[in-house]
Amino acid sequence: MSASDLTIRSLSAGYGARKVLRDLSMPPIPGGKITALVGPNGAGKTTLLRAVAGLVPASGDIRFGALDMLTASASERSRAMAFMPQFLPQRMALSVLESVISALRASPPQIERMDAAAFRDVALETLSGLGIVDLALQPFDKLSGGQRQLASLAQALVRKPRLLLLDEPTSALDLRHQLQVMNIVKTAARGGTAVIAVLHDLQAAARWADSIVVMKSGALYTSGAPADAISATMLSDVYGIDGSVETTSSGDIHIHAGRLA
Ligand SMILES: Nc1ncnc2c1ncn2[C@@H]1O[C@H](COP(=O)(O)OP(=O)(O)OP(=O)(O)O)[C@@H](O)[C@H]1O
Repeated sequence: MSASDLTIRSLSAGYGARKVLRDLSMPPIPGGKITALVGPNGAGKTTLLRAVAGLVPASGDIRFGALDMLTASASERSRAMAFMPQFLPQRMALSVLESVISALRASPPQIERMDAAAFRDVALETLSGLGIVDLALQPFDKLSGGQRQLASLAQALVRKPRLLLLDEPTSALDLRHQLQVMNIVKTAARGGTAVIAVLHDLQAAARWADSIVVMKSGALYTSGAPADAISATMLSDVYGIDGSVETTSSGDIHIHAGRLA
């Protein structure tokens, strides 16, 4: 196991008496790769990310490298990871730039030597990479849904986390921004970050992810390389869809969701 692998074993998590994940174990999620987390609505994908981020009560074992995520302090966790939630705050009095700077200020010790100008430069560079530097001075709560998603992603990326948890990061984005964001996420992964992204679009998951974890009813259904994890049987068992999956000679995967099974 490497220092940037996430391992999850015998994980149980939920909300009060409602247990969503029961004794869930999965193969290690490696640094340097994108792992897509897929499955139907209510399967427990967000709950899994929230358990890793320490946002729901959980038991079992979650380790990121040597760090025990279930007993780590909030500051130890935030030094290692960033979490972009599915539902973004409706009210935030800050501008986009201020919100990104404040995310950066909550970052690891290397920021101690940075002055205000350096914070601003790093934040602007991140906004520029996402193509939203023109939104820097806009109030966060006046943004469109997609702009808000991009600004929230900037808050996560600016911290250069070693573990990046993304809950439906492209659900509100136009095609161009989807490509831009997934390219940036891929660059972060290739730099060594372990990325877990909840994606509903299986075609996008097949295109961008190195491996896919399929969840059903709070449990692991299967996991593996896209060509192994996405199959007609999986579409039927997990989504109740009669479909087919074709892998071309160049290795591209085409998913045809035919009709309700
Ligand atoms: N705050 C909460 N309190 C109680 N139950 C919750 C809460 N949040 C989620 N749940 C329940 O936990 C289960 C799993 O929800 P979760 O959000 O993890 O699923 P998901 O796979 O991310 O779904 P989606 O694809 O619809 O976002 C659902 O049955 C949901 O009703």
